[in-house]
Amino acid sequence: MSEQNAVPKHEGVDFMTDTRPIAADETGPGCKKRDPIVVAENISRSFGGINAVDVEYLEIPRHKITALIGPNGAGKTTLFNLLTGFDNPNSGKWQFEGHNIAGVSSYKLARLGMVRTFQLTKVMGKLTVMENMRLGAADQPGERLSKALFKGIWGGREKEITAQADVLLEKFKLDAKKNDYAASLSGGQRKLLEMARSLMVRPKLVMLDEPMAGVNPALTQSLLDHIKNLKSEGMTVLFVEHDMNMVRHIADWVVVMAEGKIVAEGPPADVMKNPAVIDAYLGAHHDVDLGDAEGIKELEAELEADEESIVGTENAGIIAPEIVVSGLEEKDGK
Ligand SMILES: Nc1ncnc2c1ncn2[C@@H]1O[C@H](COP(=O)(O)OP(=O)(O)OP(=O)(O)O)[C@@H](O)[C@H]1O
Repeated sequence: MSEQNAVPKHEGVDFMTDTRPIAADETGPGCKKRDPIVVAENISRSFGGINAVDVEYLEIPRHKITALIGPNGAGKTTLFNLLTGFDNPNSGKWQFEGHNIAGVSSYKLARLGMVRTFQLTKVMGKLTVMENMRLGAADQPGERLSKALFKGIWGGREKEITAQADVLLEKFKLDAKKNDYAASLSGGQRKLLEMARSLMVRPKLVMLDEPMAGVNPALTQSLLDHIKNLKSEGMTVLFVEHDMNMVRHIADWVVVMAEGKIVAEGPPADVMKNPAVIDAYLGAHHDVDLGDAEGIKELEAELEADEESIVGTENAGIIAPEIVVSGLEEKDGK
C-alpha cells in the first residue's frame, strides 16, 4: 500500500479497525460518546401542531458511520435540516467540533467542515459534471461562486481545484462523464456526483440524507463502499436510511427516531433487536428480526448478474487527498 493510500490514523488508532466502545458509559437514547463530533441539546421544531423534532440530547461519534433511522415522518430530515443550517429550530443549541453552530448558515458550516447531501439530489442539471464539482469548491475558504464557473480568473488555484475534482471523479467512476451535463446522469450517478462534490471542501463530517433512495441496485453497492471509504479516510459520516439491511452492513452506530424523539441508540445488531425499534417501525406485535441478512444477499446476487454495473466495489483509497500540482507557483489566484 502506498503512503498516500495508507489508512489515516488518529492518535495511533486505525479508523477501520478501532473497536473501542463508542459510548462513554451505558448505551441508550441520548447517551454520551467517548469522542463526540456533534453535541445537540433540547432541539425542538414544530410545524403547526406537529412536534417534528423534540430531541433532548444527542451526540454523534467522531470517525464513525452513524445511521439515523426511523419510520416515515419520524423527523429525520427535519433534524438534518436543523443541524446543517437549512431550517431554524423553536429552541435548542448544538456544537460541531466544540463550536456553537446554532443559527450558523449552511455555507459557513461547509467552511467549518460539515457538509450534507439531499434526499432529492441538488446537482445542477444544466451544468456539466466538472462545473458542479467546481461549485463544490466554491464553499472553500476564499472561493466565490462566480469564480467557480469561469476559467482563467483563478490561475493556479483553479488548476488545483480541477486536479482535486479529477481525483474525486475518478474515484467515483464519473471521470468519463466530466464534460456531460449533470442532467444526463442516472439517479444513482447524480447521488455519486453530489457526494463527490461535497468532498471538494475536504469535510470532517459528511451528512447524507437517504443516499441509497431511488438508486439502482447496480450502484447501491458502490455507494455503500464510498461511504465506508469516507470513514477509512478519517471522515465522520451521519446518514439517514430506511433500509435496515444497508444500515446493518455499514453503520457502526444507529440512532432511532420516532415521532420526533430519539427512542433507541446503539450498535446495529443490538438496536435492531430492540422492541421499541421494532414497534416504531412496524407497530406492536411483530416478531421480525430487522437485521435479517437476506436482503443484502439478494443485492449481491443481483450485482453479480448485472452487466451494466460499471462501478467497482473495491476500496477506492484516498478520496480527498491534499492535492499538490507540480510546477504550480500561483496560489489563491495571485
Ligand atoms: N415544512 C414542513 N411543513 C409542515 N410540516 C412538515 C414540514 N417538514 C416536515 N413536516 C412534518 O414534520 C414531521 C417530520 O417530517 P420529516 O420529513 O422530518 O420526517 P422523516 O423522518 O425525514 O420522514 P421521511 O422518512 O418520510 O423522509 C412530519 O409529520 C412532516 O409532515
